[in-house]
Amino acid sequence: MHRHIEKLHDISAKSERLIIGLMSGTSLDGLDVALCKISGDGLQSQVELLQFCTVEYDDIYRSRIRDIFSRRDVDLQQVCLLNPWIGTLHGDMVLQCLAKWHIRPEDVDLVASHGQTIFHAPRSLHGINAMPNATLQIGDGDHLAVKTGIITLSDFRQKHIAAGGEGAPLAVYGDYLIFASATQNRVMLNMGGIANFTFLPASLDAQAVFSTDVGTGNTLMDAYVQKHFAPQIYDADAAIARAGVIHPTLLSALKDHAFFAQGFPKTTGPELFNLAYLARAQQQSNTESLSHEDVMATLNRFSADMIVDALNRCAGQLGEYHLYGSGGGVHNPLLMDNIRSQLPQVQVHSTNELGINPDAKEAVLFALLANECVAGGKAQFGNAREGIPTVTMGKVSFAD
Ligand SMILES: Nc1ncnc2c1ncn2[C@@H]1O[C@H](COP(=O)(O)OP(=O)(O)OP(=O)(O)O)[C@@H](O)[C@H]1O
Ligand SMILES: CC(=O)N[C@H]1[C@@H]2OC[C@@H](O2)[C@@H](O)[C@@H]1O[C@H](C)C(=O)O
Repeated sequence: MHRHIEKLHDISAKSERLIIGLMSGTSLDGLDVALCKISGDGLQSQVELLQFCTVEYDDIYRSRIRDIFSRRDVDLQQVCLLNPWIGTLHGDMVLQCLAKWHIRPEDVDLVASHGQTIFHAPRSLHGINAMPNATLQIGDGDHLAVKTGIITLSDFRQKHIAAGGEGAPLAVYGDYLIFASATQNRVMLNMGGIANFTFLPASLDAQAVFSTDVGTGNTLMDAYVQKHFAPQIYDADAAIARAGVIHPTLLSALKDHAFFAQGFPKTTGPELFNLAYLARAQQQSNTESLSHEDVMATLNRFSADMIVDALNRCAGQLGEYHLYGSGGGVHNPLLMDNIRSQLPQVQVHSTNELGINPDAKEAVLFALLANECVAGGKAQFGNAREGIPTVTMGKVSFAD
């Protein structure tokens, strides 16, 4: 047997594994690095988040990614160069965190790397019937593995597409494994650049688990702040939005898009929710001269309304539920108020109350996918029709 396969076999047989989950989301704020101790697999998985850190990206990273991010007219050489560059950089960032935590790379079993999404193109977005759903994450796993010396699993989304999904949301798998409760219907709402949620019925019935993207979380607000309030990159504590008032006509124009009429589940990205989307809505509603603060107040409400609308439209199948928030949006007090005030019947919590830092949740979920890939494979998830095929995700890269 090849020694690498032997090592993988040994990791698989361990009673607990140290797995680093990495998430670099659509906000381009930084690389989330979550060191997890995971035992068991499937619904018996137990996760302890031992350490968490967001390694902030510098302006060079941001501008290199922005040059190609969710854009159709890119320099292909730049894409080619960034693929290994990001892989190696993420590897460096992992090493940096491990040094800070006084943990040796050889003591870590696996790295689970999401990579950097540079384009997300479900068929509903690209509109070419003869072509499949597609998504592209770069930051190649081989480079991470060689840099860190740790076996790396990466590129999780392709298998999901190959099995009939849109490549997202993948959060549903880990959400089901660690947050499903026999005593409470739960909705896990993540508000990163894009907002999505997973419904976990107290029946624990995998067929009834449901997950979907709902629209913009922070991405439109972030883009607007970066354009008009640089060097700020987001509306810290909603200070800008709080200084403005919601403009109802602009709000209606923002909501007037075929994406929101589409059924669930669905996925989206900044390919749709970008400044051109806002410009169209401002033109339609004759609100181009609105103050920046009023635009921000309206965008904040837009995110909240579409989250609430999606939850309410799915409410028939949800019944009574508790909502657990995660992602950077939980730190935006106005966004949270705008959601809470429209869901008076729902108890709103943070995933902190379930033992997982809300900023770390997505990175932890990728560590769980890696755990399933190496040591699981028995859990049955929902059905492929709902975008939750039972498949093993992740590609293995050895360190040498
Ligand atoms: N104190 C704060 N006040 C307001 N907003 C905040 C605050 N802290 C974080 N955010 C928001 O959270 C965003 C980062 O969220 P997160 O890291 O969850 O996104 P992501 O993982 O990149 O996105 P996605 O999940 O869509 O891929 C920031 O860009 C900002 O908009
Ligand atoms: C293609 C892609 O990277 N999508 C992300 C993005 O960020 C949030 C939302 O859009 C979600 O669909 C997904 O990430 C999470 C981790 C997911 O797959 O569940």
